[in-house]
Amino acid sequence: MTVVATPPAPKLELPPLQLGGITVDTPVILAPMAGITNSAFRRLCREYGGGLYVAEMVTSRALVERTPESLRIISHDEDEKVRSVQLYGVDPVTVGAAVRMLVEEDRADHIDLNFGCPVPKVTRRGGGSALPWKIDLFTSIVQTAVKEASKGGIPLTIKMRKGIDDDHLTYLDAGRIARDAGVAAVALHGRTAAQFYSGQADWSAIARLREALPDIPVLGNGDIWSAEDAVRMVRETGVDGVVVGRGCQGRPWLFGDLQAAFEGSEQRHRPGLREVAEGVYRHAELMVETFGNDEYKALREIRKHMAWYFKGYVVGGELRAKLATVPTLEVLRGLLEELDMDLPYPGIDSEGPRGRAGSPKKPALPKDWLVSRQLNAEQSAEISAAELDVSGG
Ligand SMILES: Cc1cc2nc3c(=O)[nH]c(=O)nc-3n(C[C@H](O)[C@H](O)[C@H](O)COP(=O)(O)O)c2cc1C
Repeated sequence: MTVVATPPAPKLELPPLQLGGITVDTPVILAPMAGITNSAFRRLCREYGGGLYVAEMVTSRALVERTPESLRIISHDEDEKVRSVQLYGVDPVTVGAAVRMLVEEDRADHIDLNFGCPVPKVTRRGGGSALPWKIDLFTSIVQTAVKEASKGGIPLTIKMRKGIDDDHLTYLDAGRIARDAGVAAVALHGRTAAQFYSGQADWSAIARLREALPDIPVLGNGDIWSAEDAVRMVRETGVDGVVVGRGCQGRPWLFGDLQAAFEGSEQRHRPGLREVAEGVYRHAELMVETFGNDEYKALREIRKHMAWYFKGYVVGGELRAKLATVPTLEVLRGLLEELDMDLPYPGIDSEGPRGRAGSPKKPALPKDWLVSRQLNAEQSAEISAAELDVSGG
């Protein structure tokens, strides 16, 4: 991998992140991303740099029911020192049962709860980023989860958005409630549900949360595309660590840059096309392992990564289209060999925003959701259906 030095920057004095008994030396977290942060991708990321690597979210109901997919999601490689799992749930009893299962069966070392999902099929039923609006329900889920996790000495964290929209912000209340319930840290994505992935993450909200919760670690999330962005977020908001999502899609080496930047080094990865091609092939091979040698499924899953890996590189339209529909490892190898392997790092064209974007939309919510911060009887009945068949966001 080509590594170059950028102009010197002052060293960032950020201590290791302490989550209960877990010390994360480089206070960087791979954001949970459904369909992305499986064991193959986590391996690639951690080979480059230190941090905490969170699995894809799993619904607590699917986990309690032990569906094969939920058990795949929570499986970790043997050398993953901290097995980090993210749960999505809307019902304290089911979330509690899922945490209990993880603890009693020794399946996780860190558990995060997802209160940030903006996907309409989730918020329409009161889940994800719609949930912290209902104070009693939110409190009860977090308290139950912390209680169950603490029986195994497992740190529990939450990840949330700013709120439903600019008129219905929840992050300060939710942060305090979670702190009082005993969470090990809170992470804030600086967008509302209404923003989805549009516009810019509001780092000033992250700074406000940091100030409001001086007694626990606060983690900042949103629009970190480079190591320099991460350093800037720490400086501007005072957070104890950063959570990086889309910025590492197609760039697992970003974790190397992040570690270097946090240690005050100017080394950055600037891969030429050969190194990217080798990385893509390795990712595909690891995906085959992750999906139990189901090559068809693994290759179908790797296709979405192609545009991210080759962003900014000269590949050619026809080859790009073939890579995006690649059916087997053998075909992949042949397609990669067609690349001009001597092409160098293309610079800024390969950096910056990638992945989900979109435009703001009015969030889909259950009937009369915003009328009160307490659940009514109809909403209570509806919310228990909200856990079914959910993935990602
Ligand atoms: C493809 C994709 C899947 C996601 N899945 C999850 C998830 O399972 N759990 C979660 O809490 N957030 C999920 N998110 C949100 C990210 O964790 C993160 O909060 C968001 O992308 C903002 O950070 P970023 O600007 O660094 O990407 C997902 C985001 C993307 C793009």
